[in-house]
Amino acid sequence: MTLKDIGEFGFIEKISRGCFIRSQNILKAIGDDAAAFTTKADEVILITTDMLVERVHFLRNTTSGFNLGYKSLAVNLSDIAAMGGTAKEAFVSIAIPEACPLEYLEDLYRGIKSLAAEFDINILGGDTTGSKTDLIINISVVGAVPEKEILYRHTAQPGDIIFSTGCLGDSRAGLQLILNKTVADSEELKALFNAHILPWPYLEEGRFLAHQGGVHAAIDVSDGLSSDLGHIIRESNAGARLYAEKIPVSKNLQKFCTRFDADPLEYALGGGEDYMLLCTISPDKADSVARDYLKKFGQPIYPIGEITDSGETELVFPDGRIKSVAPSGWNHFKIPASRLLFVH
Ligand SMILES: Nc1ncnc2c1ncn2[C@@H]1O[C@H](COP(=O)(O)OP(=O)(O)O)[C@@H](O)[C@H]1O
Ligand SMILES: Cc1ncc(C[n+]2csc(CCOP(=O)(O)OP(=O)(O)O)c2C)c(N)n1
Ligand SMILES: [Mg+2]
Repeated sequence: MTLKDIGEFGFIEKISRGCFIRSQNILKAIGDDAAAFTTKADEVILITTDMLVERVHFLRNTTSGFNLGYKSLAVNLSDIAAMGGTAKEAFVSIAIPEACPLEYLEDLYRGIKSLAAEFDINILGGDTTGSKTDLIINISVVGAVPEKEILYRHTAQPGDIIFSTGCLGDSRAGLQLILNKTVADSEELKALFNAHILPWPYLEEGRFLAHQGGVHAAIDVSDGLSSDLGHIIRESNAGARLYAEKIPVSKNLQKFCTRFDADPLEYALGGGEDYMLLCTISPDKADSVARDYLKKFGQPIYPIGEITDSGETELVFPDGRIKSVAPSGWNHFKIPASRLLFVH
């Protein structure tokens, strides 16, 4: 069976199965001119949207439909996580090239639905169109957060300790493997590949952090540490000091960098698509929040520096040298030539 056989409406009917998994608060799911749901009085509604475009965000022949669907939802959930929220409803819009097999699309929806089920999220609607060449997926997610606990980018304060929920730079190394067509022939290369293909949305972690007193600001790392921390300091009229040796880099990335003669710090600062959360915590609460986080999730949050009032990001090296760090992460319209080159 192909898309031609079932047409637009047959496709929608097919992928609708399994989209509606939680009936609470929902008046209308897929099947009308708009979805309808009620909201709770004591919650603020969050809405976010992100688009994945073939050849810009992924290469179709290097990712399964399932993994692409998973990632398309994960990157949106990451934005809800960065606001401290709970994700509730998702909307999936897709532009499909004629030659894209129906099986690939069904697999893509399996990926979306599988991650949605993990977080009890309904798919309440979307849009389906044809595309002349590339596959494009746009997902929007509706979430909610108690008003007093919402985490913004603009509320970091000088003296706050900056934390990351995990290692940075792995995703960039995974992308490098894909672009170079390097076979992931070892456990560490497989882990880097997976970090790029299947990023984990830190939703429960973001909700937990937002609920703790003293967590002032947060953002997720989609473009790269230097760029995303740059958003926090610009929006907060502040600065930042990072300690090079404290930036968490996985053993896998270290081995990769030894093998391919690359600098892990560059990957961590400019890589992007890590989807770790960066948060800033007041110094008097930092230790207790970090301790409680470790107790709850069995994983540490990593202190990587502090917020200053300098208006820039400085990087301090173990020998005391200090370097000013410009945003070096992903920018859709400013891609440095080095980004287009392969490691080897
Ligand atoms: N084309 C657009 N029209 C309106 N708002 C946009 C557009 N693109 C991005 N934005 C908004 O700009 C802000 C920054 O976007 P972005 O850098 O994509 O954030 P994120 O990394 O969280 O996805 C967000 O508030 C987003 O909704
Ligand atoms: C084929 C391919 N080339 C390059 C990249 C790298 N890349 C594409 S977009 C991006 C940044 C994140 O995407 P964006 O659309 O900026 O997400 P947002 O910041 O809006 O969440 C990166 C690192 C990739 N994932 N795949
Ligand atoms: Mg975005």
